[in-house]
Amino acid sequence: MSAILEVKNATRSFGGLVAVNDVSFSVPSRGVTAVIGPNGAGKTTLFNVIAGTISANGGTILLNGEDVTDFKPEAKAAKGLVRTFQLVKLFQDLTAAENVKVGFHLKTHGGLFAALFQPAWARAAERNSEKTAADLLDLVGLSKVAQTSASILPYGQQRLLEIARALACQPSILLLDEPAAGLNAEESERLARAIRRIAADGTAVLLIEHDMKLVMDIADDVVVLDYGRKIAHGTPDAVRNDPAVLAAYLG
Ligand SMILES: Nc1ncnc2c1ncn2[C@@H]1O[C@H](COP(=O)(O)OP(=O)(O)OP(=O)(O)O)[C@@H](O)[C@H]1O
Repeated sequence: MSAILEVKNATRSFGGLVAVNDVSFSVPSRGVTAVIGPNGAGKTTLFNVIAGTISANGGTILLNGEDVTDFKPEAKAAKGLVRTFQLVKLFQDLTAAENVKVGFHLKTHGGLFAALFQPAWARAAERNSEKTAADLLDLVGLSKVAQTSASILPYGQQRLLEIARALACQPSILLLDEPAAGLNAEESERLARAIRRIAADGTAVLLIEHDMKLVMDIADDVVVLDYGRKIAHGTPDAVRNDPAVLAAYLG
């Protein structure tokens, strides 16, 4: 299968500490890839390098074969690589549906102004975005709260909403930063279902996650980091039984 994302020899240091050390792997254009590793392994740094939030000291990031190593996050998003953050950043005063529509407008129709104030020229696009928003809310299981203000949604639903909004940007690869953090068991289940559906719909998903059960349930491929280096890459079963991985987690 062709790769949507190729990380080649990515390296990032902070002072004398090499947080990400010569890491290479490919993300297939379909399915769910997870990056795991003990605390301080370099997961967040690697994610930030991929998303463009911080620059790499070395290595190359290819998106659909194109070198995007030095692209800013917005430029990467325009090329189809979209991320969510560990902390939810929703428009609290807007409804769930409106939040998703903002994501849609940011990508396509006149930006935030059109999304919020809807001048006449934006109304045709509006009808499309209405349908898209409804579809995306359905995908993450939030149809029932479409007209509810984001600020009063439970935390778990806010996180799902953030994913729906990211999908409104029509990514070819979606980066999720610890999507299960702070979720209860039922919300995690719902999240797992949503991620599987997103992947089944043809969007590649790359996530970092501490919740091992979630990773083992939903990932097709797992990349394991330890002290900045990649120590394993394979199916959940292969990684689970890998001596180097067991040693890293026990040590
Ligand atoms: N801005 C920074 N300045 C200095 N050191 C940093 C910075 N960001 C990360 N580090 C260090 O780089 C290493 C990797 O950190 P990183 O946050 O990427 O790991 P992580 O695997 O995401 O950890 P966790 O699971 O605890 O979130 C750690 O030793 C961390 O202290």
